[in-house]
Amino acid sequence: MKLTFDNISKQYGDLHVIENFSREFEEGQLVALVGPSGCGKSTLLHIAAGLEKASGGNILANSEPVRGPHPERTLMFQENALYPWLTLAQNVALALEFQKIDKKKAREQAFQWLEKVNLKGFEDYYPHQVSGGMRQRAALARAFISHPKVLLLDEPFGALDALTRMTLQDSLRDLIREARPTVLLVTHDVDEALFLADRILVFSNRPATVLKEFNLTHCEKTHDLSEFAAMRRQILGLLGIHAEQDDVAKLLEGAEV
Ligand SMILES: Nc1ncnc2c1ncn2[C@@H]1O[C@H](COP(=O)(O)OP(=O)(O)OP(=O)(O)O)[C@@H](O)[C@H]1O
Repeated sequence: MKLTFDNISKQYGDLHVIENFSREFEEGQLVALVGPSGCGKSTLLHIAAGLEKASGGNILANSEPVRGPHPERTLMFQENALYPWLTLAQNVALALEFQKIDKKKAREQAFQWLEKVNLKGFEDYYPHQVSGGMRQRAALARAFISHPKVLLLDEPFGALDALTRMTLQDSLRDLIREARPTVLLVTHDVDEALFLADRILVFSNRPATVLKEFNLTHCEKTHDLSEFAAMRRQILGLLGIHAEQDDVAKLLEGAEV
C-alpha cells in the first residue's frame, strides 16, 4: 500500500510539531525515521495510523484519504502491549478474532505465526512467564498475523538489550521480506535503521522537517560497507553525534568486501 504525506503539519495548541512534511512511501518500502527526541516522529506514525488528525495537509493510503484507524495499518509500540491475562497464542489470535475469524482457525494461525517468530512451545505461556524479547516476538506475530499493508513501528525494540535487539531485527527483516508491507520505522538506533531500511529520513528538532534523506536500496546490491560507514557518519553528524569517536564506524571504514 502506498502512503502519501501531502504537506502535513501538526500543532498541539501553540506547539508546532511538524511543518509541511511531504513524502511518498511506495508499497513494500521500509523507511526509517530518525531524529532528536520529541521532534514529532511518533506523531507522524499516529497520523498515518489515523489516531491523530493532521492540522494541515492530507494523508493518503493508496490515494484514499486516511480518516481513522484501519486493520490494514497496524501500529506496534516499544512497550509490550500484550494483554497480561491472555496467553501468547490468545494474544496473537485476538487480532484475527477482532476480524470475526473463527476462534479455532485463529488459534491454529496464531500457533503458525508463533512458530515463525521462534516461539514454538511457548504458545500457552502468559506474557509474565517469558522474557521481554519473547514478548516482542509475540507482538511481532500479532502485528503480522492480520497481513497489514502498512506497518507502523514505534521503537519496537528500544527497550531490549543489544543482543536481543539484533535477533529481533533479523526476525523482523525475514517477516518483512515475506509479507512486503510498507513499513515506517521510528528508531533511535542508527545501525538498526541502516540494517533494515530502504530509505532513512533524518529529522530536525521540532518543528520537524527533513534535514536529509538517504537511499540504501543500491547499497544492499553492492554490499558496499564503506558507503554504509559514510552514511552512518553523516547521520550521526546530523544528530550531533561525532562518528569519529565511534569504534564501530572506524571498524567499518577499514572493512573490505
Ligand atoms: N497528544 C498530545 N498533546 C500535546 N502534545 C503532544 C501530544 N502528543 C505529542 N505531543 C508533543 O509533540 C511533540 C512531539 O512528540 P512525539 O512523541 O511525536 O516525538 P518523538 O519524535 O516521537 O519523540 P521520542 O523520540 O522522544 O519518542 C512533543 O513535544 C510532545 O510533547
